[in-house]
Amino acid sequence: MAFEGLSDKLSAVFKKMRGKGKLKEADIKEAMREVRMALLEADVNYKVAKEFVAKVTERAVGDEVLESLTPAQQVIKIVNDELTSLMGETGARINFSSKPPTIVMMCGLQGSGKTTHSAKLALHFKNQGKRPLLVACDVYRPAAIDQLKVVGAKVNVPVFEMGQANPVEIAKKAVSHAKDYGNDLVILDTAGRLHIDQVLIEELQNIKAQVSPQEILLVIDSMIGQDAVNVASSFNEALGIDGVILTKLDGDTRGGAALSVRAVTGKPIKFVGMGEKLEDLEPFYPDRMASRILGMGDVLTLIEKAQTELDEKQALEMAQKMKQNSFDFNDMLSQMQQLKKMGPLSSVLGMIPGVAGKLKEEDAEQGEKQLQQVEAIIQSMTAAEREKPSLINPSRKRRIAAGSGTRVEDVNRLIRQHEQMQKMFRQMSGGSKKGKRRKMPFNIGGMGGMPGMPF
Ligand SMILES: Nc1nc2c(ncn2[C@@H]2O[C@H](COP(=O)(O)OP(=O)(O)OP(=O)(O)O)[C@@H](O)[C@H]2O)c(=O)[nH]1
Repeated sequence: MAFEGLSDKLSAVFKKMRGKGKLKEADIKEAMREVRMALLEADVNYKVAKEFVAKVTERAVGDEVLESLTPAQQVIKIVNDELTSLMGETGARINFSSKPPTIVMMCGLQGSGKTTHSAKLALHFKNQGKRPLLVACDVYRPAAIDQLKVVGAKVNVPVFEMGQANPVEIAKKAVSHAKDYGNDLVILDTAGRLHIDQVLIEELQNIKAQVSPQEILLVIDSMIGQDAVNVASSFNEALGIDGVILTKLDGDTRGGAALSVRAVTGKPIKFVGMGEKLEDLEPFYPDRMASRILGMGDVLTLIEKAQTELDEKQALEMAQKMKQNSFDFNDMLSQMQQLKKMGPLSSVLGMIPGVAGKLKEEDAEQGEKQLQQVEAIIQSMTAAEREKPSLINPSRKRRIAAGSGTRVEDVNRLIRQHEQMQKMFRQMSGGSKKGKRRKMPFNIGGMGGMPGMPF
C-alpha cells in the first residue's frame, strides 16, 4: 500500500512523543527532524518537506501546545492539518461547462495510465448520469486505439476514432460528433511519450487551441517518485493544466508525489487511481488522505464505496436471511463477491480506523488468499450442498477438497465457520443472553473478525 513506510515512521515518531508526556521545545524539534526524514524517504520534494516541517514546528512550539494536557495529540492534529493543507484543503472537482459538451483532455507520459483512466473517468461520470464519449487521439501506437476500444466496451461508453489521422482533426471531429449525438462529456485520450518532448507538447498545444478543453488533466504514475514533480511542472508550464490524476496509488509507491504535486505546481490532485480495474478510481480528498497517511483510516470513503458498489436490495435480502437463519453457502459466496467489488482487501481494510497503519501487506495478501480459497471451496460444492450444508459427509468433503485444490481440513474449517455464523445470527436475531457484541468468526490474515462484515 502507498504510504506504508511513511505511516509507519510517523507513527513511531508520535509514539515516542506520546511516551514522554510533557513536551519541551527540544522534543518537538527532534520529532520534526524525524518527520522531515520520513517525508524525504517517502519521496516528498525536499523543499516541500522543509517548508512543511517549518510550519508544523512554528505552530507546535507555542505555549498552547506545550502547556496543554495532551501535547502529543495536539502535535498530531497540527501535522494532520498541515498535511491536508499541503494537498489542497478541499477536494477539487471537474469544471463542467454550462454549454455541453464538456471537454476533458487527458495528457501524460507513456504508461502513466491515461487510457485506463480515460475509461475510469467515463465510467465515474456515466454513473452520475453523464453521457461520455471517449476519443482515440493517440494515433502513434496502433494498439492504443484498440486498447481504448476494449476499455470503452467494458464500461459501455462509445469510442470515437479515425485510425491514424491527425489528432487535432480527430479531436475537432469528435466534439462535433458529440454535439450531434448528445454526448455531454468528451474525454480525449492523447498520445504519451517516454519523456516530455517538443513534438508531443506542440501537438497537445494544438489540440488545446482548437477545441478549448474545460479541463486538462495530467495523469501521473505515483510510482515515478520524485520525478512526478518535474513532470507536473513541465506539463503545467507548457499547457496550463487544471488538475492531476495520480495513478497506481494502490501499489507500493512511497507516495511522495501526492504530497508534493499541489505544493509545487499549485494544481490540485482531482482523482486517484487505486487499482487496475475500471471501478478503481476515487475522487481525491486531501483531509481523508492525510487521515490515511496518519493511520487514522478513512471511514467516509469506505461508506461511499459501500453505497456505490454494494447492491442495497441484495444487502436487505441478506439481512433477512440472516434473521431467518437461512444463510447458506450461496449467500456466503454472494457476500464475498460484493466485498470484492469494493476493491483490493488491503485498500478496503486500510480505510478502517485502527486497522489502518497496523495492516501489513502480508496480512492483506493472506486474507485475499483465504477469500479465494473459500470461494473455490464453495464453487466446488453442488447446488444441493450449498443450500443444505448438512449433506456434506466425509466423502463429499474429499470430493470438494479435490475439486477446489484444498485440503479436507480447509473444507471442515469453512463448514465450521458457517455453523458459527449460523449460531451467531441466531443469537443476534434472538438476542444474545449476555448481550455482548460478538466478533465475526472469520479471521482475515490473522486480524480477527471484523464487526459488521461476515468475512
Ligand atoms: N495497479 C494499478 N495499475 C494501473 C492503474 N492505472 C493504470 N494501471 C496499469 O498501468 C498500465 C498502463 O496503463 P495505460 O492506461 O495503458 O497507460 P497509458 O498512459 O495510456 O499508456 P500509453 O498508451 O502507452 O501512453 C496498464 O497495465 C494498466 O492496467 C492503477 O491505478 N493501479
